[in-house]
Amino acid sequence: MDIHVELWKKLAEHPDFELSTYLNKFMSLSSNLDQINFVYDELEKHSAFPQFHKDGKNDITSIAVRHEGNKLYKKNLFSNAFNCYTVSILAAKTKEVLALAYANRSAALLKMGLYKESLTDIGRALVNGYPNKAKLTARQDYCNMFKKPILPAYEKVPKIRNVERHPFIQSAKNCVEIRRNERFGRHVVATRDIKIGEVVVIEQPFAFKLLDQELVYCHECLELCYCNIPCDHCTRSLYCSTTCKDKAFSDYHKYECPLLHSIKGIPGSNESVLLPLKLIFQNGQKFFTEVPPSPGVYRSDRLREIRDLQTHLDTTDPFTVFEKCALVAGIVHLVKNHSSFLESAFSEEHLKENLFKVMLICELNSVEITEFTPKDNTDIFEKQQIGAGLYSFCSLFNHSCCNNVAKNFHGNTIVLRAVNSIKKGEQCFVNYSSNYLVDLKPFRQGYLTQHKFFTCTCRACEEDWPIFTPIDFQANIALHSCDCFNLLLPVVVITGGANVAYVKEKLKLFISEMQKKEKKLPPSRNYSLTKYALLQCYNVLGNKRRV
Ligand SMILES: C[S@@+](CC[C@H](N)C(=O)[O-])C[C@H]1O[C@@H](n2cnc3c(N)ncnc32)[C@H](O)[C@@H]1O
Repeated sequence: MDIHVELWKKLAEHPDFELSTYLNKFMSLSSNLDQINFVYDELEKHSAFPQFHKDGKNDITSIAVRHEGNKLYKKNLFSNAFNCYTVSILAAKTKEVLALAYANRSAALLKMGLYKESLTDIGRALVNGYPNKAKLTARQDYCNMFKKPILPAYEKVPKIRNVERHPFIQSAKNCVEIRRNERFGRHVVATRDIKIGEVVVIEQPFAFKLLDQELVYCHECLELCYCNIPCDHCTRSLYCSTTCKDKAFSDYHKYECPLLHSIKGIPGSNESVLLPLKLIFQNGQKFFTEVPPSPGVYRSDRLREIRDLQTHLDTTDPFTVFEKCALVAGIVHLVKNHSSFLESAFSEEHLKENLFKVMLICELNSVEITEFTPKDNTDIFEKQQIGAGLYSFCSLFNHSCCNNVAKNFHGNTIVLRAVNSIKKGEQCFVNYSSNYLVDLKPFRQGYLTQHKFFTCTCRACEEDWPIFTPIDFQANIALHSCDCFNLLLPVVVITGGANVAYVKEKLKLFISEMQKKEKKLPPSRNYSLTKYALLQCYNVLGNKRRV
């Protein structure tokens, strides 16, 4: 249950309790720190702090989950079995049980056609003393027969050539600039005409966090990896190598490791808590000291830009401020009592103030890191969130439901490309949540008002452009009724296999078709169809599961 709700429940047991009077008293406090301290004291007085749940390796859990995996394996559900075996690896306490979990995962990997990964796990099972060596040697021989070079799961990250680099904006091409006005705040504007398909930004995250339950990406470098190794202490973090595991531990994981198990029970904690906390743990003392004035350059690898990102604290309602303060107080209580972070030079007050600010920054600016993934074991692919990141320059792009720039991820690198022609002087817009092609206006507007605190006035909203669903799109293909049927054939391939080579070959054709169709706005059915297909193409080139 939410921390503030737990507290209100306890307060409401008193017959004289009146929520509005209580909130007025809370809002009359002069600073956010005073407000957090007030809620902290209240949580203490009413024993409403979130519970601490000790995490730890446990062989019984590991064995039970492995058995679950075995049942799925027998039903030929190999990727589901793979998930269970990975959880079993995370939970194993002794070498013997770990060896069994690795051995079983190697069998699932073999069935999934991931022979190289299977060999890696076989090696680990043997090193940890797997009893039936002959069985694993036979599996090894089989894998060696099929082993082939691993194809990357996504297209290489494109590059911005040095001559095209922006002189002042670290991650941008020299075709945009940052402007500011009353209506849009800071925003990004084209300084020359930009063509469809042109890369505008390539940016590394200042910080990112994978979703807690993510099993096939490295939690440190976000590379796709089907033979991850577990953290030595907790049951939540996986790494592609010991190098990544050790780096994560020394940089920040040593502080978050004992807390992850307890924090996962707090609603919405993945982005609202884990990303801000990692940002603070990772930057340590730097976070609490003042930064020198900017030398006029907009950097992606500097804390200053992150600290200057927008928040909407001034327009946030008292309920939400109280909710955030309760969350901060609850998390600080866990950090204080169960992590070594405050044992160094950091004061509790600093942590409270900064966690509050960073939570607000993340809420407004963090970007969902996505991959293109097969839906429910079919070969229809769809975009799915795998984590969240903070990208300081990308955060300056405003939203449109008919965005002219689209984002994609290659590992944790974000790539922004033009998906419409953009004229010199025009604003570049990304899409924060959903676009007019797939979501209805009330849904889009509801999300933006509630979470991003503005009303969208893009053309799609103002002119109420009709929604265009992938189902329509498939029906179109089935009927062979649209004039660009041949052009859309690649999309059949996209939905049935996400073929990188095919998409790359057809991309030019798509772009030229889009150029023709965008001249005829307001959009026709074929315009929407082509734009949808173009967005799907770029999805195919970004993060994608291999199986
Ligand atoms: C991630 S920030 C974008 C950068 C921001 N404009 C700034 O000044 O830092 C998101 C905020 O920008 C503003 N915003 C984004 N898109 C907008 C739009 N289409 N119209 C008006 N305001 C917008 C809203 O205030 C929103 O909460």
